[in-house]
Amino acid sequence: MFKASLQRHVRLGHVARQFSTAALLRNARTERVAATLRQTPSQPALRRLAPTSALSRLYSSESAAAQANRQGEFAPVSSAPVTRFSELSQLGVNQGLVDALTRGMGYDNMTEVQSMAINPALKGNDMVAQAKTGTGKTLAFLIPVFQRVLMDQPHLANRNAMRRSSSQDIRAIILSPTRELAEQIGVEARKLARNTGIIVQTAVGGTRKRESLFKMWREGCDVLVATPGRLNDLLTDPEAKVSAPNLQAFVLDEADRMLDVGFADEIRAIQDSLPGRDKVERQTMLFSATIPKDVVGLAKSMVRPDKFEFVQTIKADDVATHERVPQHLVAVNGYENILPTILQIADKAKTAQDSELPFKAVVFFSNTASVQFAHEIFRDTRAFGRRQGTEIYEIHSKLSQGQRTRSADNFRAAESAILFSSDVTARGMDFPNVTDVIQVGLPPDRDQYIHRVGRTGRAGNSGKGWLILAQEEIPEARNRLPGLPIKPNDTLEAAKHVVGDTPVSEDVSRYFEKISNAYANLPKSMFRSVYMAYLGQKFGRGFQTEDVISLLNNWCLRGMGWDQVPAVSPAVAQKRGFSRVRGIRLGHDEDDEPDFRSRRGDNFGRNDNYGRNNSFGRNSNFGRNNSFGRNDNFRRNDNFGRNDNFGRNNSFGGGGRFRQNNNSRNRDRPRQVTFEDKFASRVGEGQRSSNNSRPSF
Ligand SMILES: Nc1ncnc2c1ncn2[C@@H]1O[C@H](COP(=O)(O)OP(=O)(O)OP(=O)(O)O)[C@@H](O)[C@H]1O
Repeated sequence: MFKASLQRHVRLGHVARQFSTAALLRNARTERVAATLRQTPSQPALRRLAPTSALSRLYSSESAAAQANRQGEFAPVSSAPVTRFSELSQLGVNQGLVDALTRGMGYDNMTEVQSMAINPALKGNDMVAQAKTGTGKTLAFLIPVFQRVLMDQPHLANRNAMRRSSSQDIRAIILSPTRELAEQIGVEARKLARNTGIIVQTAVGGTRKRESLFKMWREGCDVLVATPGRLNDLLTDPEAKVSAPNLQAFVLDEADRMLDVGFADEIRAIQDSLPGRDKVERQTMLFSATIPKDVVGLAKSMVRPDKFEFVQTIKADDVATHERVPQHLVAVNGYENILPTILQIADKAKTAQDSELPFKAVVFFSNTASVQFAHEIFRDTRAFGRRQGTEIYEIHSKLSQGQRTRSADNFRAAESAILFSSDVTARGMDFPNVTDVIQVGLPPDRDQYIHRVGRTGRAGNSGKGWLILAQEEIPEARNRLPGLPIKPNDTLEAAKHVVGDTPVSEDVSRYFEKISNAYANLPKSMFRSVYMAYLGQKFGRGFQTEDVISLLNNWCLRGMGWDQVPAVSPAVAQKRGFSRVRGIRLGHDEDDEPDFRSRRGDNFGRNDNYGRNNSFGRNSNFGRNNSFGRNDNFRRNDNFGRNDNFGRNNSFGGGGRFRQNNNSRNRDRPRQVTFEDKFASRVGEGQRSSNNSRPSF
């Protein structure tokens, strides 16, 4: 019934918007706007045609997401109490904050999560909120936090507040898992604070502790945005003079990440340093795009059961990614095809006539060595740079914090660029106008895949997701990534080329040649690190050590032209259980690049500016025997050239029947009943159902 009425309203809306967009459609330059409108009912027209209740549903979740404009996802939800930032004044929100939002930041309509979260959070409720990536969760928690600070300290409403803030009386703490994200939230928070006397500080690892302390002592601190390690350090160091005896608000952004084992000890220690909730009533808010079931217990322990809201904009039958971000699975013949395939994606995007925005991509690898390697290879192709119109950057934990910040800032500011990244930017980072997210290899898990894809298609924009996998990795990907709209894409010839065969086109020949030449300029140790990093990854039922060794060995021998594969030390092999795995070479490699190593330090973990002056150790005689068509005898005469039928949509993985209706009884249940109703039974919707469903690739 509801579905039928929804379809009727969509049809009516379609008629209405045909009128309202007719003029736009005549104008080719406004095609982008028109395309958006074609997808999205015009609001006034729908208001006339649709009853309010239907409208509110129509605009929920992904239909709201489709309301693509630069203002956000921005569809008022009529059943929600506030939908525009200007209306916040009526709820008693400080006018300085409202002005900062509407005039300073230029926002008008709230996103769905903002509309649903801000009002209950203003009432002081604890909150767990889940909404898709890029839908404005940051402001959804910042606004209530700031209002709470102002209620508690009304004099801060005045921009020139006379009372000095103190680092020993912090009123709100916001925690983020990564330094870059903490800095980004800090920037957003300062914009919001601009008409008030609220002082926002950031405290992140990797920066000089003393410097940030001096700043905090000098300027004071009302709201602190921090990473857990640094915050814990500050709170437990008596010399730091940082404390929060009157803490009013505590926020965990990317809450599921913050609550997983990696941060558990630090979060516990931080909580121990904060005033007891029986002494100071503080509001706790947890936000994320993903809330897996296994963190529910922990999240529950952090909120007050009697004063708690669960806000959930991802419905039970929704997928957790945006519909406007098509996700392509590119199956490559072997690992040697990966970098040429990325070159082809970049090349195609740069020459595409119809693209609305210049190519701007984040390329994720699951290990740092691969990020460094790919970045170095791409640099060496000389296909990128200012002159070529597309810059390249790298970001990962082996860079100094200064270098990381520079990469992030440069990429943020760039019109067209590629950022080679480890998972340090997977969550929360809001780089504008990212057109493509390319994931190489098996993502660690489904949630990480979702967060990575979420770097594109933000704030109502469109984007593309790419997942590049070797054939052998696909069965495991199906296990890890159920219920996501990933579709096979076999349009990239570079993915299918078999090294040694005649390339199908000059372009393909060019991609492989560029990469092949670049291999020759890199020290072998860089590839050895990649090799070891791949061996250290998480395997699974569908992808085992033998598979990765075979792929790596082929890359090395066939793709790079090495005489033998990297050696694995017997001790390491034994420790990791590889000693008897076929294809492994036990032993030690000669230290063949003394210059390079001495300059870099032997872990080649370039956490410095290790003299990338092109002169390091490039012993040009390895690998580069000019053409990629070498070593015919390594041509895979085995069973893994099967690149033609990977697109067997829907017919595999038959185990899981689509059980998405498991939660349907929860969908229309009135909220605010018991703790369990509000939280445990709802959390994970939009994931739980689809977790059980078949993958689409
Ligand atoms: N109401 C709004 N109207 C227009 N743009 C908005 C609105 N709210 C937020 N934005 C913008 O949308 C972008 C995404 O916001 P934000 O980074 O808060 O998303 P998020 O939901 O926290 O994403 P993630 O899950 O990746 O952390 C930002 O550029 C932000 O400035």
